[in-house]
Amino acid sequence: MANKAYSVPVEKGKSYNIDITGLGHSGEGVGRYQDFTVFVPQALPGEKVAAVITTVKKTYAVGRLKDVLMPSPHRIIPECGIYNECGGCQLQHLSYQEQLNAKRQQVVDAVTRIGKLPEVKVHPTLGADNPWYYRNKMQFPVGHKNGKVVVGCFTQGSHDIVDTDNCLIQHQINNDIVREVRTVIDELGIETYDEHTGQGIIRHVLGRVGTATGEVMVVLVTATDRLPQRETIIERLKNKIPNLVSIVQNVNTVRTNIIMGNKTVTIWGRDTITDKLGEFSFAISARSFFQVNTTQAEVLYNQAVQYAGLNGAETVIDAYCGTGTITLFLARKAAQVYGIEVVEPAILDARQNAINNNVANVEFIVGDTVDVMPRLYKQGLRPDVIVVDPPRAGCEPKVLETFARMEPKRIVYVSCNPASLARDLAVLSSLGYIAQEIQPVDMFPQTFHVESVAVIEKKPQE
Ligand SMILES: C[S@@+](CC[C@H](N)C(=O)[O-])C[C@H]1O[C@@H](n2cnc3c(N)ncnc32)[C@H](O)[C@@H]1O
Repeated sequence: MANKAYSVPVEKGKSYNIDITGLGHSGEGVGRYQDFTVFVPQALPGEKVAAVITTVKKTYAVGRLKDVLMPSPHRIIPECGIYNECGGCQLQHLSYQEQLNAKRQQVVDAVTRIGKLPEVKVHPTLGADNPWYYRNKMQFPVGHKNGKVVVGCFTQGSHDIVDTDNCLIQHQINNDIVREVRTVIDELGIETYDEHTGQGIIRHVLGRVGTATGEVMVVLVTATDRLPQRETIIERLKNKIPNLVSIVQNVNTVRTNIIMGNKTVTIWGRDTITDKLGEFSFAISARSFFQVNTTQAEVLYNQAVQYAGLNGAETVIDAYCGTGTITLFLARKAAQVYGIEVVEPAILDARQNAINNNVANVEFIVGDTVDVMPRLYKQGLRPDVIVVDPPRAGCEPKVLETFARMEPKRIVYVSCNPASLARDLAVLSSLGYIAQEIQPVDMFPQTFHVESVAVIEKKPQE
């Protein structure tokens, strides 16, 4: 029987016909059944679908797609053979052009509903020329299933590993790494980690590829300091992975979903690989943030620099700078750029990157932006432009307040989360900084992730 207490019109286990009206922020179809919201993964706007209810909450339900009764004209057959099991991609069943339209719409919805800023212009999403095999970084869990070693993505919303041989959004070298690591672990009989018991050794395998240089790094994340048959593993990987320049062991002893632990040891070769973005080359270590889609990162950074509107005389802050990628792009057009980043190894990479690229007008500061910004303010730093590229959670209010107190003429906000971007644009608006326009850039084809860059100007004094 339907749940009367909350007037929920659907019941777990039963099938309902639902009209899908939009896409949710995880790429799932959003529809209504008798005015009650039902989320149906893999359903598309404009479709009528039959869905079996799997979860019922007070204000919404989730359904499993059983049948598409009236398909969208934009529905296509997914390329990947394990698409229905794997949780890595969410939009392969939608044509690429419509993925781009949907991502723009997500930004529009966020700035309108969350930011209450409907007047901000959102441009069409800049799509990728090749929306496949783009990921320069792979990080897959390792486990055992039915007596076999498995390496691959988790299924959507679970910790069940789908054994993956040829991920269509990974660089092919990363697929080679997966196959080789799986074979080596299997043949040498090395224990894989079991997150239920906390026992075992190999937790994750990571691959990083310099898409312009071809250089490759393999990282084995282990639950113990000990890596059995270490030398044999090294020999096997060296012989099988072309252009391998670095093998790293990262030790994560904590029972957590966070992939990397605090101890990182290079067990063969170099500590970093090199990749190129535009005219710059970047050293990337195992734990440093580096955009996973190199080609589209260049599009994003060029857009950020264009929005910064520099003429060569400005002082700029690049907050949340990672390995200093945007910082170097900005330095070409500014007098002085300060990069702020909390991960120390990333800052060490950033300093080296500046030296390697002969860029002298940059300074990198290690620390939490929430502490560093007020300190720079007290020291009298008044940048002309602030560029900010925070993690998914966005910026703390104190950070935004300090931006406003510094009175830059412009703020450029790079964001991987339209919801936190919209919230922060609203805060900035209350501080006298008005968002002018937003350019979404598709960094993550086939997935629901949306990246965008916004330009925000100081309101003229009345
Ligand atoms: C989205 S990444 C951007 C990195 C860089 N702009 C790029 O494009 O390569 C966000 C960065 O912020 C850093 N970060 C996270 N929280 C931080 C904080 N509270 N203060 C400073 N940096 C932080 C992360 O380590 C990461 O390098």
